[in-house]
Amino acid sequence: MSAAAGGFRSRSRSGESPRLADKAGNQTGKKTDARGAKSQQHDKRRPHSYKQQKRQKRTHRETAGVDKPRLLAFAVLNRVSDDDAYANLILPKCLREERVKGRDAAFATEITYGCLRSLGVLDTVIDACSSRELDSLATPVLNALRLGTYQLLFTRVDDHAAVDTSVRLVESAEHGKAKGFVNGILRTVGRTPREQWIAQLRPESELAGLAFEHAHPEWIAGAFNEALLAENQDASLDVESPHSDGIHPELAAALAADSERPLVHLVARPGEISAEELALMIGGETGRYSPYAVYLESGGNPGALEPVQQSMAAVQDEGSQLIARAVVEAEVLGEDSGRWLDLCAGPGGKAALLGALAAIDGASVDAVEVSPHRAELIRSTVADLPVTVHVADGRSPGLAAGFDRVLVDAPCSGLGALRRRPEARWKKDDRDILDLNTLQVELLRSALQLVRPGGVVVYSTCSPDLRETRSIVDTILGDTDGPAVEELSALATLPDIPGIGTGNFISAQMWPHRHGTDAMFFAVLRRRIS
Ligand SMILES: C[S@@+](CC[C@H](N)C(=O)[O-])C[C@H]1O[C@@H](n2cnc3c(N)ncnc32)[C@H](O)[C@@H]1O
Repeated sequence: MSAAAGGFRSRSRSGESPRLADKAGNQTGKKTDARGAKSQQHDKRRPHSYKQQKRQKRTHRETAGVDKPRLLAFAVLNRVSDDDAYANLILPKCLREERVKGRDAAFATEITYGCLRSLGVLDTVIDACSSRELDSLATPVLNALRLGTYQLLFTRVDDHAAVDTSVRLVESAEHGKAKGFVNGILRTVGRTPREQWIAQLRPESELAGLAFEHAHPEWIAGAFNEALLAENQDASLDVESPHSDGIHPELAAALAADSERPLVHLVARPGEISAEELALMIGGETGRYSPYAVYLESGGNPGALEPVQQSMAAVQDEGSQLIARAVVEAEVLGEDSGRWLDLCAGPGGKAALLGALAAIDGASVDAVEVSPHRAELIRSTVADLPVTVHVADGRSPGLAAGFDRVLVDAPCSGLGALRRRPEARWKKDDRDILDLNTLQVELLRSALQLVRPGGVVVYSTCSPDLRETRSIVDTILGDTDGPAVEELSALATLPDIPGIGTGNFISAQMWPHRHGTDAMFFAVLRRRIS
């Protein structure tokens, strides 16, 4: 995938369209020749720190003739490429600092996030029009091309404005020599409508085609597909059918959901305020599944809401709320003595909800977090709640065993929350999942040592990838030398929620396209009383 250029690592197992590969192959000589000289020249000019860019842009603003929204979008794209910055953190900050509001802020957000989400498509189109390998282009040149291509193919911006401002952006970044190159490519891009580009460049295999169309690396589309197929929620679905092409009918919807802006979910902290009261106070709607959830349209700053300022509510995905609640709802054998544990607690969202529920039940929570910084975040979230924070490795936290309830919200790939960070899908690598698997198994084994016989352990991830969901649970269920464990139905811990736990598994997999939550997974295990 050409999104490898401009600071984005290549993540896709294959990713590239066969037709494109042919084209690239045919032109290899030309592209490779251009790369050597050109990339050296561009490398001297990078990287641009944001401050440098900002200063530079201020200097060039009058002559560059580019509006603030595009300048900000360009600066953010360059920082995401060069510094691995998170667009959803830096863009709002830039908008505030530059006092960009209203329609301008909305436009800057649309082109920045849209561009980052669609990177695979944009780069493939640019690559199809370019005589040079994208890897050989300086970051600002490539990002100006991406911004221009996004505007031409995905927005109603006038073609001339899209091309002209992109050329000026390149100039403002002191890459004036690339003006003609950028102008030429964007003119070529603009001559063909988006649907035609997609049809022309779509890889032939159904999976790669859907991945391309919905702007995901193919390996992520494959992971979603496998998770959907493995659930087999729909008994009428014949996934073995030769017509199914091995693709789950919901895959397109699952991928599309990653590019939709999620509603803000708030949790009304139990014991402080009800969801109904919170909804009335902030003009939101009570959630569909979690009894603590309130939905708010995106936009604005939920952190500034009075109930949030007063710690009566917090921003928390409804799926996360259901998982914290499941820890308390799962059936323990024998009396619950009120010793609860959150083994991977930072930054503390679930620990705070567990703490609020513990306060009602007269229980207490030990919250373990390996990172001191994240442990501090938990402390600030759980003030006034019966939660004790420990900076320790969950694999050997030094706590006395005998907990009634344990949550292992394991470090994971985060593939279930791609909609929250526009660039995230292009920055992940499926090899990272294999590295995490060992840690996930070790943390779950540790939890089973710490829970008392008859106590429950909830294992959760913000990912639907089977390697970090069912595979981990199945590994533990197959352990012969650890404590004996049984899996309980996750459905029993949930309110009425469709599309969960009626297929092959008794664990729960939530999906943005089905439930409006992040793609959170959880399984409930209970230590047997031998
Ligand atoms: C998915 S996050 C947990 C999110 C948290 N439950 C919440 O709702 O806010 C996983 C956390 O585990 C922490 N972690 C990673 N390795 C760990 C270990 N060996 N022991 C304890 N915590 C660990 C990470 O620093 C991260 O904060």
